[in-house]
Amino acid sequence: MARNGLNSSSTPGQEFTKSKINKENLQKISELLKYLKPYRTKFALGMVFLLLSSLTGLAFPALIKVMVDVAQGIKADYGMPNSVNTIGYIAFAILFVQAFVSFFRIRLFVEVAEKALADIRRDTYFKMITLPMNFFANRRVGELNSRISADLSQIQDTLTTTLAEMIRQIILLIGGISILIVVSGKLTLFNLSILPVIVVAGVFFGKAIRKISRQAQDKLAESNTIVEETLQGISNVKAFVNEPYEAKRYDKSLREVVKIAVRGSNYRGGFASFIIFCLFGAIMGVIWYGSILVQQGGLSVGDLLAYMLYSVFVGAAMGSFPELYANVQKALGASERVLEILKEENEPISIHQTDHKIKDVIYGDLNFNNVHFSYPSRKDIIVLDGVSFTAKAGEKIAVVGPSGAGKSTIASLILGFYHAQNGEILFDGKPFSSFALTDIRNQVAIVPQDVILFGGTIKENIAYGKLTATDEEIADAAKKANAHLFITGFPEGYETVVGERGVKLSGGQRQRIAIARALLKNPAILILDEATSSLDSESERLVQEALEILMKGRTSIIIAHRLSTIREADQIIVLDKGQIVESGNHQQLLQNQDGLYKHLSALQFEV
Ligand SMILES: Nc1ncnc2c1ncn2[C@@H]1O[C@H](COP(=O)(O)OP(=O)(O)OP(=O)(O)O)[C@@H](O)[C@H]1O
Repeated sequence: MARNGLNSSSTPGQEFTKSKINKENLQKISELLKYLKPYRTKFALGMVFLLLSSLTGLAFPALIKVMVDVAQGIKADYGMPNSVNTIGYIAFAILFVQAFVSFFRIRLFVEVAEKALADIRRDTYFKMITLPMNFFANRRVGELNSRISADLSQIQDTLTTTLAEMIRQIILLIGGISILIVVSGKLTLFNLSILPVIVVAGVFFGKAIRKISRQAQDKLAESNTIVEETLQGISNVKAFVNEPYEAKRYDKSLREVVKIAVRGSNYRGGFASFIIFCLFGAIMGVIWYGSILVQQGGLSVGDLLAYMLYSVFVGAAMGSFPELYANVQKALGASERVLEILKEENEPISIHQTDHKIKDVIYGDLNFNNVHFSYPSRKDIIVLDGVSFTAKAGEKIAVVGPSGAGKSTIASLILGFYHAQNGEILFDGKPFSSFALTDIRNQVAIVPQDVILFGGTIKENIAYGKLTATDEEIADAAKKANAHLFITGFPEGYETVVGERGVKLSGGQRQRIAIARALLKNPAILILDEATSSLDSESERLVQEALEILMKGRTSIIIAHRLSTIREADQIIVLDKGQIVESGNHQQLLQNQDGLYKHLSALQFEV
């Protein structure tokens, strides 16, 4: 990164894949430039300041030349004053202007980039959370997270610093070379004759260094994966006392990183010594040849000094290009990945809360009509194979069956996380597609197996079911969910912070929070994904009581793992390998001696 620390991005150690700078890729990135549009006036002003600061920078060596010449009694040319003091004052005045415009240039660029990036971040985040479930099934959270953080920070760096730096250096390069030619054509010709050697060597070493550093990066990423995996599964590592195994694995991976990096250092070292030799050689050569020209009277001392300073400008500009170029390449790669997300097709969900008002009320009749379904990521495996059932408003339907039978998939289809390839799902006799997706999700609630609470207070977590709920409504829901007592048992009550950094709640407590959440939502259709891990009997009683209250007056689909809890269900559907193999109430199903239900009941000893 050319210059870090100007903005909020901080991505030390983050490595990026680069993209070639070509027309196609530049066109792609230009799609992101539309985010600069609202701030174009400030951006343009920043550009003007950038031009001014670069041009004023170019004026200094010229002033120094005149100053030195005048001091030696040589008459100033180009209408410049003949007094050292006046030239000094002018130099300071220009310096002041440069400092002034530099401040505004940086201030404006950072403001524009921060604002534009916040807009892109907002859009990317919103896009991400409205993408269909299938998108998430195929990607790791860490990868998506790094798009919002690292990729966008890379783009931000490019917009705030790299771009400006590039323009500045181009001005210094072109301006510098033009002035060099004017000051001394002979010296410039001499200088330019050694340039091709440096360029050829640069290309050769550059390629080799890039290749090796890419290998080192890959290896480093591999070793980072080991750290990530180990820390994520730290309880497994400890339980199996596999610390030495993990340490050895990491050590081996690190050794490889070092091996490659050391190999790379040969090229780096070689390149550095070559450049040092060429650079100082060139400077020496110029002073040598320049001194001869001064001796012969073809050049003044001021000219030689100015020439040296402009050479430094030009050299520095040239030297900065590879890094700037690499940064632009990284930003292109990052833009591509961000654009990929922005171009994905999202679900028809609005970002505005006001658009989420229920338009079509669902009363609770639910029909699965010959539903066939495979997950888009595994099209060859049929998960639901002609599932049909009817739940009348207010009925309790239990879905049972062995693991992997497709029970949770039924829940996902009701919520519209995925869509059936064949057959229909009907609400109140009307097809799924005739309802807005938000209407369906607003009127269906799920109490999942594993309840994840957000970092925040208990109150906020319950209110997730109805963002506008009053404190009374929240407490009322918590009471019905048998959660009020344990919540008020905490010193901070409803303001107790839970989630990653807060109080850890037990499985049963979390479930009761989820029930309170669902009660607030007041859905027509309720999906209960029963927890597989059994709660202790007191906790289970509290949860069960709360669930009974929650289910009252709603269509309930209970994905049951413990058959003891579904004896009262109006209908039990027995699912096996995506097909309904039996259905009926508890008593009816027990009659079928060879049936799967009877078999499952026998296995659980409870019935
Ligand atoms: N997102 C997904 N992508 C691809 N396949 C999936 C996905 N989710 C589930 N499956 C597969 O679909 C099948 C049915 O899964 P489902 O979760 O519906 O079963 P289940 O009956 O609820 O099982 P369990 O009782 O273990 O929760 C399984 O073979 C599973 O591997």
